[in-house]
Amino acid sequence: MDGVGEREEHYGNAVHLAWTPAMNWLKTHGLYTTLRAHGTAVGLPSDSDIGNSEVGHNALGAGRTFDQGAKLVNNAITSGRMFAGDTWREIVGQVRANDSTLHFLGLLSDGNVHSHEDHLYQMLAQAKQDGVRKVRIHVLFDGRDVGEKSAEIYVEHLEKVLTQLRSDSFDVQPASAGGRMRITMDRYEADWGMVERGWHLHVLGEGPRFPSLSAALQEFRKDSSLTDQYLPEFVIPDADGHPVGPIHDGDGVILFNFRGDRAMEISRAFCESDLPRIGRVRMPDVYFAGMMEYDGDLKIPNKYLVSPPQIDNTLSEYLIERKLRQYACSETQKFGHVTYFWNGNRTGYIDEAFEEYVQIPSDEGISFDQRPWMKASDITDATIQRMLSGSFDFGRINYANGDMVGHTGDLEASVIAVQTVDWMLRKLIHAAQQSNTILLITADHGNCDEMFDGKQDGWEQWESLSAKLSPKTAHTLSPVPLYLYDPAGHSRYQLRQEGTLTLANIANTALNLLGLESRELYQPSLITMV
Ligand SMILES: O=C(O)[C@@H](CO)OP(=O)(O)O
Ligand SMILES: [Mn+2]
Ligand SMILES: [Mn+2]
Repeated sequence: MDGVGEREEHYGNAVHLAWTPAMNWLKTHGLYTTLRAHGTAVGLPSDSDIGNSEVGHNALGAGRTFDQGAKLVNNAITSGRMFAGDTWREIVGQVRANDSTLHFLGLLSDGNVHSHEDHLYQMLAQAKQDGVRKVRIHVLFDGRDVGEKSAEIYVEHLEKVLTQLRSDSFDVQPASAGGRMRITMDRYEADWGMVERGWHLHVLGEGPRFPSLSAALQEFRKDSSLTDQYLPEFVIPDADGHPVGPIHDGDGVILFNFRGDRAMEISRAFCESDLPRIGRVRMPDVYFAGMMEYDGDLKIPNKYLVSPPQIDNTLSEYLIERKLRQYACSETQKFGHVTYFWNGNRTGYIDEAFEEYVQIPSDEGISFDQRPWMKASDITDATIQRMLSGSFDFGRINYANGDMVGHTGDLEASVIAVQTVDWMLRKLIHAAQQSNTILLITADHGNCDEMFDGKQDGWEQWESLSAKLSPKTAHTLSPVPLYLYDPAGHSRYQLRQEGTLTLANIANTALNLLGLESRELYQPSLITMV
């Protein structure tokens, strides 16, 4: 149940406002607890960091937590390792030798899910110190991991840093920008058009013009329905009307997002000469580096600044060693979550002889508040068919609704999203009873459990007040529910109550439920046999 957190408070909580007979039934007819899904418990730098799909699914699939991108990049920068490394020195060396431009492209916020603005600022200062003369910045507005209309805050931070750094020998300026759900940050090949739009903007310098980031924001704010994730794309021209930062042969390009899912396609656009999915017009010969290696198997991209967490000994690999058959299913928007993230950020099958991955195509070109049911029914149908035929020993599926609809900030649609998921649970429970399948139901992090930013009076009348309430589009700090339902009864085991329970405790639980011993390597199982 992607993005379905467990939050006690009723305020703006779509999970409470929804009618959820299946979840209620599970609380009394199954075993129930809550798990931590944010902050240090899942490998993020601090407990003020919201959980996210990457860290959540990594923990589920690996049975333990790893220092994640956000933390690894922080460490690499503060220790000086990043700037002493080959990639940084090569890219800076190439830009200096060619007297060319160093470009930074990425999500400008402190959301710490895909990126952090501080990483950019530290790299800018270092580039200047290392003798780079010209830098251009290609900005993606966030509004999804941070306040939905908070771009001004980050633009102000950026402008302040640039003013401090700018000098006769250091020419640094923003060059292009747009909302993260409009350009560049598509994932799982759901909409290559986003990447193509981003390419035309960042690389070719083609698009609508605005004199500055703040001028554009000022104009966009006149339309109160526009939120940062969907802000239109634009380029910044010089005094003669030419774009200030198209990307040319010999330039350096650093994609400063550390998370892989939404970084993969644009990385491929810079690195793969043959990529029919988008029209690039021209492909400059640049030194391209990612903040991280986004896919270790496919080697995307070739050059990166920080090594990703080495997630090994995953649950999937272990089950395959034991010749157990696996099934993974979601719709496009979350397909990589149950495959790529689940398997330690590796794309593709581990051993196809033992695995079946099913991807249901997501709706395209709409905002999910318009279709809050998304593809849940198709996921359920595909899964139930396999439960009844007994085609797998261990399966994992992801319902995108609570998260993707939660991100739109629409409470009413989010209630429908939760009710949709609940209706699916009801069907799965019936199928479990028919097929003697054990269900473990949880979420990777919260989202739709908190739909308003800050407490606002009179919220109970949210239907009539919605214009006044400011929506919260980001994930939450809530724990997530864990329902364990075994149609054969629960008298053989109990839920462990002691210690901090996190998503990482699930892998061993699954092993135990499959009749296997716990693995020493993983966090303890949630159940003890009685
Ligand atoms: O949409 C995304 O990229 C993130 C939020 O930034 O959500 P999730 O972690 O649930 O995929
Ligand atoms: Mn998620
Ligand atoms: Mn999300």
